[in-house]
Amino acid sequence: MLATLIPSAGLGILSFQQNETMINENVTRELRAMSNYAGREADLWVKEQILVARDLSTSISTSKILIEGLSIESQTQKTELAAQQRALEFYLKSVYRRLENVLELTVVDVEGEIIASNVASPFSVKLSQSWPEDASIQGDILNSPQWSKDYATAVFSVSVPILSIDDYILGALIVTFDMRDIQSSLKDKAKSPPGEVLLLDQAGNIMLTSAIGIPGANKSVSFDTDTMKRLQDNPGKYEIFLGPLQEKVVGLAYVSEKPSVTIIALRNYESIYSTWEQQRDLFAGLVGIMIFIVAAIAFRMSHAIVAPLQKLISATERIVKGDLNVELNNSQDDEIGQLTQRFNQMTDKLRQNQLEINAASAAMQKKNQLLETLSVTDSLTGLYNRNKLNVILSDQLARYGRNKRPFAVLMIDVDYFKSLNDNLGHVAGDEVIAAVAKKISQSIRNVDFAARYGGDEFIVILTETSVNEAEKTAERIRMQVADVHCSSLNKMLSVTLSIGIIQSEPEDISLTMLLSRVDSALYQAKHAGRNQVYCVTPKSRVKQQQHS
Ligand SMILES: Nc1nc2c(ncn2[C@@H]2O[C@H](COP(=O)(O)OP(=O)(O)OP(=O)(O)O)[C@@H](O)[C@H]2O)c(=O)[nH]1
Repeated sequence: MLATLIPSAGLGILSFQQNETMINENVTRELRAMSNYAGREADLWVKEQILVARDLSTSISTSKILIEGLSIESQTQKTELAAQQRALEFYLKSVYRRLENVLELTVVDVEGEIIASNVASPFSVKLSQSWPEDASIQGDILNSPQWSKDYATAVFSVSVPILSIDDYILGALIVTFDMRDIQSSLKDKAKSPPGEVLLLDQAGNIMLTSAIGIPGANKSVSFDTDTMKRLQDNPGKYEIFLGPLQEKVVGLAYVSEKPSVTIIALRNYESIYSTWEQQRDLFAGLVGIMIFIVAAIAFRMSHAIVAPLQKLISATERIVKGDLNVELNNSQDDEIGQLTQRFNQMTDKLRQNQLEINAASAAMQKKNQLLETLSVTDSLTGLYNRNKLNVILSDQLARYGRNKRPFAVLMIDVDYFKSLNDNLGHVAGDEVIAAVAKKISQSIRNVDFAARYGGDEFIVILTETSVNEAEKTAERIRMQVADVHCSSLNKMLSVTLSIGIIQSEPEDISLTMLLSRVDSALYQAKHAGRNQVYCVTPKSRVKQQQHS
């Protein structure tokens, strides 16, 4: 969805930007056309009014009353001056009545003093002191259009020099025009694009507008100074600002030198951009809805797929580490739910298998222990067998090599066992062998070892024991077997033992050597008459004890 949404949204935004640029360009073109048209019309009107003023000046210049009025100079002629002024005013009033858009006709002398006017208080038109020189160079003097509070309208004045017959400047005729005359010409009625035109004076007052109602009937409206300056500094450049009725407008300025006015063409912002903005907002809304849907789907997928998968992954990691006590909650019916269910079944099975393996392992361990015991044990006596004896003796020899603490070895043989076997039978013989083994086991320490060497022969290893100490143990064993109960015969048997004892010595470099020496000791005990202990003391000192 994102793959289609992102390019679509990008294209949409690009398209809206292009549309906005096109609208801006079209509006700018239309507003420029409107302002240029108004500028041309104002220029034409001004030129027409100058011609009118010149005509008036020409016709008035020929008037005898005017010439006489302007020619009165001396103090003595003051009385005559007043009469001439009245006559001149009367004359100007009669001319004024024939003109439609003229507000004032005022005659000033060469020093700018008002000589006569058609109105009692003429619109104050200030002429500079050097106006006669200016007039002789440039002819007519144009005053900048401005808003007149007195007339509640925009006014424009032209000062036309009045010349004597010999071309001396006698004074000037100042004609003040009502600019409302051009209001209807500010816009081309037939071809003008939508929008209005404002005519501003130098002070920023709105003098005229193409729209009825701006400004009010009896007052001007000041245009925002900052906005006006910005527009004047960038003539023909599109700006967005607050219009005269404080509404948002789009407009641009046309600055005219003659007459000195600023023309602003403007158009209501809403009328231009409302449709575009509605479409843009609709598009943004749709994109927003799409993003919300995508986000919702992503959230749902994350909730329904990613989160359960993460749980499965962490559960699997626990299993990998050996923890099988894993159970996942499952509330979904979809594929993820099925996967979770199978996962739980799998861990159940693993737990069962683990229990079975543990049980089998324990049984196996038990059997191994038994086998190990059997492998080192003599089945008749329960003592160590010959193989194990060899291992123990090798170990003891190695230990002796390291710590030099001697161990004692006893070789024990039942006297006349063959006769006992022959007379009482093998079963009784076995019982005697087992009984002797039991007595031996009971007579030695936990750290000592007893093994059946073969037939009726036994080997006892007394760790870290000297011959002297071993002799005591041997005697104790010999005494123990004096009376052996034979259960198969249900009677007591008197058994005697011959015992040979040696102590490990540095010369015992092998088992054979060691066993050979103890075997010799046993032989000595047998040879000496049996039922006795024969000790081989270290350094071949033989101590023999004989007991009856
Ligand atoms: N009942 C029984 N007899 C055995 C067993 N192993 C060996 N024998 C017998 O033990 C006897 C061993 O006799 P010897 O030690 O050689 O001779 P002896 O009669 O004891 O004479 P001395 O040792 O010189 O006193 C033999 O007759 C063997 O057949 C066994 O496991 N059970």
